[in-house]
Amino acid sequence: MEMSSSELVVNVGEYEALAKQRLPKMVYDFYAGGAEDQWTLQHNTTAFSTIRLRPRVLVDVSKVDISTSILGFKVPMPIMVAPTSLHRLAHPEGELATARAAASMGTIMALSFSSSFSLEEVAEAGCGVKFFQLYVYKDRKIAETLVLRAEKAGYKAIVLTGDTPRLGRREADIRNRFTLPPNVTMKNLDGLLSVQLDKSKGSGLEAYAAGTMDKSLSWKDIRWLKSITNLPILVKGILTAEDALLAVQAGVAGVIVSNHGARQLDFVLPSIMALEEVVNAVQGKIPVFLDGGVRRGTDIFKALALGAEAVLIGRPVLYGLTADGERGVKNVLQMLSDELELAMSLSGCCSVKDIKRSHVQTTSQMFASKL
Ligand SMILES: Cc1cc2nc3c(=O)[nH]c(=O)nc-3n(C[C@H](O)[C@H](O)[C@H](O)COP(=O)(O)O)c2cc1C
Ligand SMILES: CCCCCCC(=O)C(=O)O
Repeated sequence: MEMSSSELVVNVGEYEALAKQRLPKMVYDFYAGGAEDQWTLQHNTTAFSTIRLRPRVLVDVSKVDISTSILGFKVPMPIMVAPTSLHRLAHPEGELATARAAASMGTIMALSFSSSFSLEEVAEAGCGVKFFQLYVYKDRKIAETLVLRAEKAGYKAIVLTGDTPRLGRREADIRNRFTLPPNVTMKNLDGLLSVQLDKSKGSGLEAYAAGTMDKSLSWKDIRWLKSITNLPILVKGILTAEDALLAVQAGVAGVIVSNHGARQLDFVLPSIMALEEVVNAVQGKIPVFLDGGVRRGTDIFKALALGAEAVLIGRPVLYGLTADGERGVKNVLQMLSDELELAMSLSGCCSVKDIKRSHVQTTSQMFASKL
């Protein structure tokens, strides 16, 4: 009997190599790439390795529970699926397979505005809790329509992406003249807006975003968003204490510390390096989540120790989906949760609440201790 690729991988990083072999170059580069010199892309992952663990020993860890609660929803792991566009580029079942995998693992999927199946199709695909990620286009009616549709289809929160008035300069997409194959589109926009990507001058997606996105979107528009929905709002793309405080003032339900997988502004802080500043600023008034570069259970442990309530996973989900469809995504979530459970056991933590700031040492602490 032939083995599935999920039986061959032992960590989530290994799915990337499989995905690279399988995907057309244009798609792999779109998924993997970051902005400009990709400094932040490189450091999003390596920054985790500058943080050291401070385990406690001789703690009874015969029962370790990694479950938690996200916006009041009980989930078996502090791990969610990040919103990423166009899953059909990875696999014919696209977001339907991702939704089924997240639901079967009992966790939350944030569906991208730019999904390749409609939000209603994805809602029906898996019974798990789902959030809807929102981009705001110049034509505000599009956002209003999609938010109402998301509410009706049972989505439980709106994730407003705040870091994308335009797309970052992703040089691989410019070189490859990124465009969509004929069988893939941004399905939510059917009947609302035509999605024609003009690749004549570089990345078709960048040109399309430049023509459609509302660059005037600002903090005052949280009031507008609240006027059209009662769903909790998470603001995604926070990297500073200043913006974290504005989010608290705007009355949102939480923030996601994120640099959009290093695809927007290069040379911003790796997400994990921005986390503590944001956590300290919000002073527990709203939950703080994190995405960017999370590839190991120990990365999740470090994020929780620095104050995140949960993390979101972007590219590894796309690579698992490419390699093995629903099973691949499920395996990504399974491996990360198994690794987290092991990291907790070996650090003397029986529940996510037991993970404390004192379980990690950052580079600034290392330098301070040498003064
Ligand atoms: C291919 C791709 C597409 C993405 N599409 C979206 C999107 O539609 N909306 C959004 O808010 N973020 C989007 N993101 C950013 C992710 O939500 C997330 O911030 C990032 O992938 C986390 O970093 P990681 O890939 O290192 O886990 C995308 C990221 C990638 C890699
Ligand atoms: C106007 C649609 C833009 C989709 C961009 C998807 C995305 O966020 C990404 O990082 O890529």
